[in-house]
Amino acid sequence: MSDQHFLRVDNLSKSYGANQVVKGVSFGFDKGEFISLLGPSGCGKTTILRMIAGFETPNGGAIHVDGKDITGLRPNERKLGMVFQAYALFPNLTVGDNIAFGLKVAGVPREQRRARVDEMLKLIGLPGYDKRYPYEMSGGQQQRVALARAIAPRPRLLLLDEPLSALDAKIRVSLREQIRAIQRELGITTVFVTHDQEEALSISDRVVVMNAGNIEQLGTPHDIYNRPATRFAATFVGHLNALPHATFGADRAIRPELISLSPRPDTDTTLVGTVSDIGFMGSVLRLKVDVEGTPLSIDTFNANAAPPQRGDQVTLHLAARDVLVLGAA
Ligand SMILES: Nc1ncnc2c1ncn2[C@@H]1O[C@H](COP(=O)(O)OP(=O)(O)OP(=O)(O)O)[C@@H](O)[C@H]1O
Repeated sequence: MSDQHFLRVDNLSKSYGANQVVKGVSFGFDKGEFISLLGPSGCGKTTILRMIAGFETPNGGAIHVDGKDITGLRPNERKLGMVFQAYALFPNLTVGDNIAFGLKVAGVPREQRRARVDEMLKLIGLPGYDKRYPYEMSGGQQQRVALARAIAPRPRLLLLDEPLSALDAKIRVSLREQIRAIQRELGITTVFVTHDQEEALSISDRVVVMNAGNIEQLGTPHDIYNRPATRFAATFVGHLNALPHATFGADRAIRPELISLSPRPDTDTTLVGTVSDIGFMGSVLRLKVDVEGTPLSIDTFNANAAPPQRGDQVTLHLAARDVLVLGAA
């Protein structure tokens, strides 16, 4: 793997007793990238993040940041910032003192600390909140303070462990956009752990899809969604329809938005089916269509026209280039 990478993980592994939870994982990322580790519960993503942070010791492999091997360093020697899932602010300290905490430990003088706290509060959109206590703030505000506390000492790397999962849906979306905007502004290399594929795809430069301690695919969100490398990546990320064997052969699949209810210039195949259900998702309608015993989901924009009804017969239009071939991998 190239020495140029800012964050490099080589053949990293971790076992708890006989249970190997990270199985020789390698990846490299450039400075300033926003990376997500995405996978189901228990796949090892948090363990990888904790090894990068220095809270867990690998059984094998190495971690390099900015060309230096940090594998043996203690957490406080790694110059990393971390935000956790649960609000980990110190409840007895004001917001200002929380944000200043790492600076104080590093021996930054009081005046500089104060200036940096003000700068951080502006950055997270909470100017003037320094005298508040965590319990006086919403969950989303507390996570912004946790982010400010992590980045105040200017870490080389920002590690985010499911920082949005305790928040409700609307705040979660707004906060992830704010995190991304702040990360871009600072240009700080960031590793974000999530089991939420939409979250990972929407904010990352690149995503590492993990399963059972291995990397299934590493790529841009666009690549992972449109060109899944493995069966697991294809089915874990987004919805996928298995196509009828008789017409398409074995292991052929297609995304719901790539099946059209009207003819397309590139239509190669048409299928006839019966609408069995209609899911209203606001901007999108998800139709369930039964094609000779194979259920297919079809997403179509809610264009305010009369939508198909249950029991309607519909013709589906597919283009061969949109059909995914799922390998054995
Ligand atoms: N300290 C530990 N002792 C024993 N087993 C552990 C320990 N920490 C994690 N594990 C196990 O390692 C596996 C991977 O855990 P990890 O937390 O990395 O998964 P994850 O992908 O982050 O999942 P989640 O989203 O649920 O946190 C799990 O099976 C977990 O039970």
